[in-house]
Amino acid sequence: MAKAMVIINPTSGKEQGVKYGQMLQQKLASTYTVDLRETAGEGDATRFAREACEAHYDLVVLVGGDGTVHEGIEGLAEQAHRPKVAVVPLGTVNDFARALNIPLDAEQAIDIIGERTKMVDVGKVNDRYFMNLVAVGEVPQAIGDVSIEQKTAIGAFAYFFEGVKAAVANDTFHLRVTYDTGEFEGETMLFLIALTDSVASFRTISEEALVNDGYMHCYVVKAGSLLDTARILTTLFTGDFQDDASIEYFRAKRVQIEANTPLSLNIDGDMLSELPATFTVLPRHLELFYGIEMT
Ligand SMILES: Nc1ncnc2c1ncn2[C@@H]1O[C@H](COP(=O)(O)OP(=O)(O)OP(=O)(O)O)[C@@H](O)[C@H]1O
Repeated sequence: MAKAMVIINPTSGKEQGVKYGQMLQQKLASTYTVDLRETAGEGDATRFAREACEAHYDLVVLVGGDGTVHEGIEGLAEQAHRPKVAVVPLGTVNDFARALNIPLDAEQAIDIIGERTKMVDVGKVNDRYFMNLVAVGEVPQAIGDVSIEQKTAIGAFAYFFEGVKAAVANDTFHLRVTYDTGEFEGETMLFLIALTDSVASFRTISEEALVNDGYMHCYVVKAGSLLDTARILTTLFTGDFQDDASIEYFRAKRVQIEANTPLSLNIDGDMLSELPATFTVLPRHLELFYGIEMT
């Protein structure tokens, strides 16, 4: 019989993880031998997920908030055997589930396990993995201020707008970006790397290539930009970067950044300050159960 490991953070989601663990056990019992694991603190989800790879499990279900999901991904990425992955979001933010179109309702997220999967890209920055977005600059601190409603409405762009607003008040930095097909060097207010092509996701919402196109989608907001938020909004929605001198857009498989000052990196919501940083993509790296296509 196939083997599933259910990794639960019992403290997330108003401590309902254990209840969902029981639901999962019932649902999966006909197909899998289910191994329920509860985390007791930081690092446990990584360790359990790693163990699932080494013991050739067929499925890992991550039950918890973004922190738990992120720890789980750390354990799975770049292992020789990688089980399929399902996420049952129990956090307050659940960026991961939003970015990958996993139902935000825990019961619905459980329902879809066993249905469709898709291969998703995983990003890597130095020794760490990301699934969604990296923001570089003074701005990342401001990102915590983005409301959940904003995130639901406009996804990754919520970060961008908050970032742009915050950038107005902050110093710029000299950034040097080298990528596979070019380079950028100059005074910058904000640099964003998105694994998902948010622009395309507005234009061709059901296209599956969005999360597994093998590229990072990069946006440099240059210093001295006329920070007309409405204009930048329009630009981003239409994807017309070519016509906007204040935003440089490129896509790349490998990106390296350096700066002349210490900078913060916000990686999927966690802060890190480690430069130079090298970003790569692990294309179609994890097989994920996901929700209905948005149409
Ligand atoms: N039993 C535990 N008690 C306390 N902390 C734990 C326990 N198990 C895991 N953790 C830690 O809690 C961190 C945050 O958990 P997680 O993101 O799942 O939930 P959350 O804080 O409710 O989510 P969100 O931030 O989206 O609201 C994890 O990164 C993990 O290190």
